[in-house]
Amino acid sequence: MKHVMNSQLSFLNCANTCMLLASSPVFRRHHLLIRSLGVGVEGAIHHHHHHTYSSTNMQDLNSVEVDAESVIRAITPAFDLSKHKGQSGNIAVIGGCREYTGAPYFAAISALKIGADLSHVFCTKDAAPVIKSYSPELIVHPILEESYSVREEDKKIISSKVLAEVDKWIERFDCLVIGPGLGRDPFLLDCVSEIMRHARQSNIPIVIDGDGLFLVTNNLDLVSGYALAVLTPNFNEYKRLVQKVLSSEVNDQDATQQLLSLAKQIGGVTILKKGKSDLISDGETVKSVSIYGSPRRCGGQGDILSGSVAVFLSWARQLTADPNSNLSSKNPTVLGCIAGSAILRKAASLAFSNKKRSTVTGDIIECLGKSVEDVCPAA
Ligand SMILES: NC(=O)C1=CN([C@@H]2O[C@H](COP(=O)(O)OP(=O)(O)OC[C@H]3O[C@@H](n4cnc5c(N)ncnc54)[C@H](O)[C@@H]3O)[C@@H](O)[C@H]2O)[C@@H](O)CC1
Ligand SMILES: Nc1ncnc2c1ncn2[C@@H]1O[C@H](COP(=O)(O)OP(=O)(O)OP(=O)(O)O)[C@@H](O)[C@H]1O
Ligand SMILES: [Mg+2]
Repeated sequence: MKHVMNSQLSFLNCANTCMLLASSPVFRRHHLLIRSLGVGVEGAIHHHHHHTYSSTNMQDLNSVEVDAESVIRAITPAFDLSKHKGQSGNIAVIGGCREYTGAPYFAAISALKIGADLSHVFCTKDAAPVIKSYSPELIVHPILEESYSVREEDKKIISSKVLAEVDKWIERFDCLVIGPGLGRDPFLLDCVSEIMRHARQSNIPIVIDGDGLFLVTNNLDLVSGYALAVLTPNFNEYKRLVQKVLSSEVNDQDATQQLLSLAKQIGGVTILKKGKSDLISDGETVKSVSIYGSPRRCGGQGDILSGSVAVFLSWARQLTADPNSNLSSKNPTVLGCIAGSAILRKAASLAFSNKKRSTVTGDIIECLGKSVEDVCPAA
């Protein structure tokens, strides 16, 4: 993606642009991309000036509703025949245990349906055949272990084996999603802590969700100071984070300020606080996504979100890593959260209009493609 951007960028700048190409879809898409990069993200961040402080305004004081659709158009890569498999994203979900097998599937399949080329799941031996049975699209590695299947004297050797297995793959991934359906087994979580340390050493972005947040809330050093860590807490998980980090209770009156302090206190991480509006902060600013989603609160929607954020974060990072790009000053983790939140909410809204009260996560996953297409049509 990067080299394509450079060559096309220089091509775009040359005076004698061949008009013949101007009609080509790739060129048109690229022209749109350049325009949206220029105006899109800057212009997309509208600042709300609150003149009257009613209770609701107080709640989102200083939070900035972003034009999420412009962000999506700016970071979604154009189709390009010169790309090979894997270049549009290679994601790995670390989760799935005896108790939960749905969550890792939801996160991993959502990454593919948003547009990643490859999606892996690292789970326990018990969970693997179950997740494999859901879909041949996913590459499922049965390598994690829970305490009940490991003898005390074997724990050391097993955990180093688990780590060696994951290390074989980890460098290939553009982003990890740690936590969907992970469960809370102490031995399993110790192995996952080591995996996180290795990922961090290799500068691989990590989206932490579900029981991954349970782990991180009790071991904040795993993420503090790591700018490529994204936490996606739901109502319960956010409450526990605030209690642990700020030694206080969730304050709805000033949600924006509290989120800013939480992200600052942990240090450098990006937090996506899920709720009626999704609030996003990297400790510098706070953005909000309030696109109407659905009133249905079925389990699994947060798993879709974590997989989607992973893909958009990887795409945004390809752009922000490019000094010529207008996005180089933007935090790719924040852009990824904005895009992931907006697409999930649009898909949930589409699914709810079809299925109403019976809407389940699978219905929302089936709407992901249309949600992306509505915002950013494939060339
Ligand atoms: N179909 C599936 O397989 C699904 C699996 N899921 C997985 O289920 C697991 C739990 O997710 P939930 O959204 O239910 O988790 P929550 O944290 O929302 O709640 C789980 C329950 O455990 C309690 N709890 C959680 N952390 C605690 C702590 N540190 N101390 C005391 N009590 C605590 C909560 O109060 C709640 O009663 C996650 O790994 C998640 O990914 C969910 O994503 C839903 C779908
Ligand atoms: N009260 C709400 N109103 C509108 N949308 C909401 C509301 N709460 C959450 N959402 C949306 O639903 C998405 C999932 O949030 P939720 O709190 O269900 O995550 P979760 O509990 O982690 O889900 P999961 O069951 O997958 O673990 C959020 O990204 C948000 O956009
Ligand atoms: Mg969750």
